[in-house]
Amino acid sequence: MSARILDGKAIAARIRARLAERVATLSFRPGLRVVRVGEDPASGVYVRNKDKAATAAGFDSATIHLPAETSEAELLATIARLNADPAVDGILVQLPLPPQIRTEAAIAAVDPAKDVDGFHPLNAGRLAAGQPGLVPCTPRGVMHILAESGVALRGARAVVLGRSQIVGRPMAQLLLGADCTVTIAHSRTKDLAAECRRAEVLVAAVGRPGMVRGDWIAPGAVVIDVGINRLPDGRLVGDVAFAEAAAVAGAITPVPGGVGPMTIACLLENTLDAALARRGAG
Ligand SMILES: NC(=O)C1=CN([C@@H]2O[C@H](COP(=O)(O)OP(=O)(O)OC[C@H]3O[C@@H](n4cnc5c(N)ncnc54)[C@H](OP(=O)(O)O)[C@@H]3O)[C@@H](O)[C@H]2O)C=CC1
Ligand SMILES: Nc1nc(=O)c2c([nH]1)NC[C@@H]1CN(c3ccc(C(=O)N[C@@H](CCC(=O)O)C(=O)O)cc3)C=[N+]21
Repeated sequence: MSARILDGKAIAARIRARLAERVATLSFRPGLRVVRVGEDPASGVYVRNKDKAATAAGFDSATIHLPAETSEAELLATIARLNADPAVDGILVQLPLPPQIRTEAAIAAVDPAKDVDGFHPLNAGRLAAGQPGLVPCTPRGVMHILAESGVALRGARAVVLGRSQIVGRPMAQLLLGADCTVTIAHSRTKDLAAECRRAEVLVAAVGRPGMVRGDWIAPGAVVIDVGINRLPDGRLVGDVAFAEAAAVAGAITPVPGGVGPMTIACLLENTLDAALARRGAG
């Protein structure tokens, strides 16, 4: 194994410590509300980690857990109440939602000023237009890792594997904004391995355990593994075959301990940003 391991867990801890210092100077506690509907098991870990991190950093954090059979109208009413609550700065509606609820309807119901996931079409549009707004946590976290690790982005060939609204697309926008030459690959891409081999920076966000093999990676490339996949034996693995990839790459993020903890740190960052924008430096 030759690649440098990019320690997202350590970077996230530093970001959270800095946030805690800033929050301690405020006359209010930034308020974060996570709305969870039903019992998606993958969401459990994330919601617990987030609550712990938010409280430790001095945020006023709470989870609103609604039953699995909650109707769309009931969820929208809950979101409307949080939109109207002046103590709430950030709202996150945990995905996936049960089938009776349209995800787009829930996302669009969140006040864009409190949309700490950055999923609202207004914030997605701002990002695409190069305007300031709330940026999705996972891609924001990836940009922090790249910056903290001294990865030169200007003019670099970046390949983003995956085009979801929550990871792939905003990731590509941020890399483009940092002057990368960006390729977005997806399930209809003709030759994924060949596209990936051209990447100096490769971001994998497909949700397929170990799909990216060692021979898909250019020697010395920076590999960011966004995938969080639970195997039947309980292990958590990324979208990249780690051992193979680490033998070729110049640097790589592990799973766990890579991008996941950064997502939570950036959720807190977004919540503080939203609070300061709404309330002033208070
Ligand atoms: N670290 C973190 O904090 C987070 C991690 N994740 C993880 O990241 C991964 C991706 O999440 P998300 O973006 O929400 O997933 P989605 O399922 O929404 O999107 C997956 C994307 O990958 C593409 N894809 C799927 N299979 C293939 C394939 N065989 N070949 C090429 N492309 C493929 C899809 O293509 P198409 O569009 O053509 O269907 C799609 O664009 C998951 O493992 C998820 O758990 C997600 C959020 C946060
Ligand atoms: N509205 C919404 N926003 C999200 O950002 C969102 C979501 N819904 N639904 C689910 C996905 C997934 N996700 C994770 C974030 C952090 C870890 C995380 O902390 N992972 C740690 C530890 C995980 C463990 O130990 O099990 C790690 O990778 O090291 C995992 C998963 C956010 N998501």
